Amino acid sequence: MKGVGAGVWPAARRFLGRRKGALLRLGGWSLLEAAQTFLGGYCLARALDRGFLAGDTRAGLGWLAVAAGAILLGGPLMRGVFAQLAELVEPLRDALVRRAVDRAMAGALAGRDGGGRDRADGRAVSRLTHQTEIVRDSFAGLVLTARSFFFTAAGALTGLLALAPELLVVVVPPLLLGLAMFLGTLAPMAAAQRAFLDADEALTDRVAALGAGLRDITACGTGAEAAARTRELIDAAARTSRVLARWAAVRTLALGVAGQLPVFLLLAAAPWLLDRGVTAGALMGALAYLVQALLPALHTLMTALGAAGTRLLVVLERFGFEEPAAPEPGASEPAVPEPAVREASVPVQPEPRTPRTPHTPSPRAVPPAVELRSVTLAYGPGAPPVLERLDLAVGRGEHMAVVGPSGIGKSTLTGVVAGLLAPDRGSVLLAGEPVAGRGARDLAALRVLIPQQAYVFTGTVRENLLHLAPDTSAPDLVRAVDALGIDALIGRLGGLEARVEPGTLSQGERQSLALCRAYVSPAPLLILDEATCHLDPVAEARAELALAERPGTLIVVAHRLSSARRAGRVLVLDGTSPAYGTHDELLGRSALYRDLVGHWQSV
Ligand SMILES: Nc1ncnc2c1ncn2[C@@H]1O[C@H](COP(=O)(O)OP(=O)(O)OP(=O)(O)O)[C@@H](O)[C@H]1O
Repeated sequence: MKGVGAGVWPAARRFLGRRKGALLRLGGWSLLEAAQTFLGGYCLARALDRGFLAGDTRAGLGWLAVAAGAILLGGPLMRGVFAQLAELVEPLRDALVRRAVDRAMAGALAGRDGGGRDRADGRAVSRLTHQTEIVRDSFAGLVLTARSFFFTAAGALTGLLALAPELLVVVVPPLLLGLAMFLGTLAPMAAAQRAFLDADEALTDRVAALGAGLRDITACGTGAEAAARTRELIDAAARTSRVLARWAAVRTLALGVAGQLPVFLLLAAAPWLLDRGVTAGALMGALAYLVQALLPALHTLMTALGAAGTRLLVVLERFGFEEPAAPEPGASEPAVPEPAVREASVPVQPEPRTPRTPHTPSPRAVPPAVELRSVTLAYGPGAPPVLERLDLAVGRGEHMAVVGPSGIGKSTLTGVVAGLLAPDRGSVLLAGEPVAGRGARDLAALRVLIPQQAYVFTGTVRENLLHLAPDTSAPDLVRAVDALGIDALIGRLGGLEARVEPGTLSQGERQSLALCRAYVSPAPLLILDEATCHLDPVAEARAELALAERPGTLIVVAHRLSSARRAGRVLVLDGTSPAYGTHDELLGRSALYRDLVGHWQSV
C-alpha cells in the first residue's frame, strides 16, 4: 500500500494553497447549503409540532412554506457552487496540459520518453486529452461531493441539536463508526485496485504478445508452456479482483452502518426519546435529516471517493507526480540529458541511464560500459576488414541492440567487445579498462557472452545455473528462475539437483539455462549473440526484459524486430557506415534499417 498517491499530496497541497480565495468562496456558498439542509428538517418538525399537531394549520403551512423557500434556494446556490468549482478545476486542467506538453517536449528533445521506449507521442496525446479530462472530471466530482457531505452533515447535525440534543446520542455514534470503517477501507482498497489494474495490464500485454507470436509458438510447439504462463496471469487477475470485491463488501457494510443504522436506531429508540420529551415533530425532522440529506450525501461521497478518488490518484501519478519532490504542476521538468544520437563512426559518450546503483557519480566521471576506439579487424592479411575504424560507446545500464544483414560482422563485434577477438587496430575498453591482454578469469568478471549455441555441461541443473556465480544465495536463484520464467523447465528436468545430459536438451532449453546463468552472474555487461533465437517470442521478450532490468549493461544481437524495439538504442552495422540511434530515428535515416524492418515484418 505504501506509496499509493504519496507524491500527489504535496503537489495537491501546493495547488490548493495557491487558491485560498476560490476555496473560501466555495465554502461561503456551501454554508448556504448547510443552512438549506438545516431548514429542511427544522421547518418540518415545527410544522408538525406547532402547526398540524397543535391544530394550527396556517402555522403548519407557514413552516412548510419556509421549507419550500429553502428548497427553491437550491438553484442559485448550485450556480454559485459551480462557478467557484470552475475556478479550481480549470486551472488544474491548464496546469496538467502544460505539464504534459513540457514532458513531451523534454522527451522529444532527449530523443525518447522517460521509460526509454519509443512511445512518447502516444502517451503525450493520451495525457493531453483523455487523462486530463479524467483528472478534471474526477477532481470536480470529488470536490463537489466531499464539500456537499461536509456541509450537509453540518446542517443536519446542527438541526438535530436544535430539535433535541438526545437525537445526537442516537445518530452520531453509528455515523462516526461507519465513517471510520469507510476511511479504513480507503488505503487497502486503493492498493487492491492498483494490484487489480497491474494484473489486468500484465494479462493484456501477455495476450497481445501471444497474438503477435502465435505462428512462432505453434511452429516451436510451445503452446502448452505459453498457455501455462497465461493461466498464471489469469489466476493472478482473478485473485486480485476477488480481493477488490471483498473490500467493496466492507465498504458497503460501512455505508450501511453510517447511513442505515442511525435510521434503525432512531426508530427503535423512539419510545425512549418520547419519554425524554422529544416531540413527534422532532422525530420526523430527524428522520428527514437522515433519509433526505445525510444518507444520499454519504452514499455519493463514498461512491465518489471510492471510484473517482482512486482513478484520480492513478492518473495523477501518470502525470509524473509519483516522486514526493515532484515539481509544481505546470512547471517544466528539468530535461534529463540523454546522449546525443550520432553516427557510430563519431565517438559517442552516452551518459549512464537511470541510476541502478545507490550512488550515481557525475556522468562525466563515469567511463562508458563499452568503448570502441577506431577498431579495425580483418580475418586475414588479404581479407577486407569486417570492422573498420569503428567508434562506439555504450553507456552503463544501456540496453543496445545490434542489427545488420547476415555476414556483416555482428558476431565479430560481440567477439571484439567480449575480448575474444583482438582488433588489428584500435582499442576496446570495458568500464574504462582495456580488454587487451586480460586472462579468461579477468574477462569473466567483466562480461558474459552468450552465443547462439548455448553451452550446457553434464552436471546438475544448479551447477549449470551457478557456474559463473557459485555463491548465489537460494532466494537470488529463485528470483532469477522466476524472472526468466524457467521454473516449468526446471520442473521438467527434475528440479535443481537433477542431472542434465546436454544431448537430451532442446536448443531452446539450453538457451534458457544459459540465460539464467548469465542473469545471476556478477558481470556488469551481458552480450547476447542471437542467444534467444530458439525461444518463442514471448519467452524471448520475458528473458530480454528480465536481463535489461538486471543492473548492468545489455547488448543484444537482434534477429527480430521486437527485440530491436525493446532496446533503447540500436546499432545498425552497414559495412563502413554504421548508424546508431533509436528505432524511430533509424527508420528516418538508415535505409538499411528500413529494409531490415521491412524484411522482419514480412516473415
Ligand atoms: N573465423 C573466421 N575466419 C574467416 N572469416 C570469418 C570468420 N568468422 C567470420 N568470418 C567472416 O566475417 C564476416 C562477418 O561474420 P560474422 O559472423 O561476424 O557476421 P554476422 O553478422 O554475425 O553474420 P550472421 O548474421 O550470419 O551471424 C563474414 O563474411 C564471415 O564469413
